[in-house]
Amino acid sequence: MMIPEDLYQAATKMLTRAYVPYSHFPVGAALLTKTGEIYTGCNIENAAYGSTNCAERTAIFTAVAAGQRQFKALLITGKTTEVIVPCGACRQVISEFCADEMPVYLTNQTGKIKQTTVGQLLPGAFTAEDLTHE
Ligand SMILES: O=c1ccn([C@H]2C[C@H](O)[C@@H](CO)O2)c(=O)[nH]1
Ligand SMILES: [Zn+2]
Repeated sequence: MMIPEDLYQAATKMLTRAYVPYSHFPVGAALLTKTGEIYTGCNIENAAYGSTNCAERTAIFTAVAAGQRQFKALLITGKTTEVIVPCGACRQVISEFCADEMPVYLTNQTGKIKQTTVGQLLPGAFTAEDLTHE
């Protein structure tokens, strides 16, 4: 399967920036905007483990903080045996900013690739439309 090579290279570079003194499990992510820019992220851990930020959320938050809201594709990579998969918190954040149909490429560093979509990663996501109340 073909993946966007520029996204793969950008996410792979992030593996060297990951701050992972606790898990020793680097993850990299690259997010493509509809206008063609790439925003990247790595996981950033914390001595208070729960304060860790995952690579995907770092990429999304960096892009949003830079004024970007329109996204076209996301790629995640890790040094895993199988492809890396996003955690629940990341699936929720991805759903906030990316359309259900948007492609997400799950990869590793040995050439395994799985193409999925935002909607497949979190079917029935809680969204702004669910925030109505009486
Ligand atoms: O898709 C994923 C899965 C895990 N992690 C991070 C969180 C933590 O730093 C380490 C181990 O869970 O990997 C990510 O960044 N993205
Ligand atoms: Zn996560």
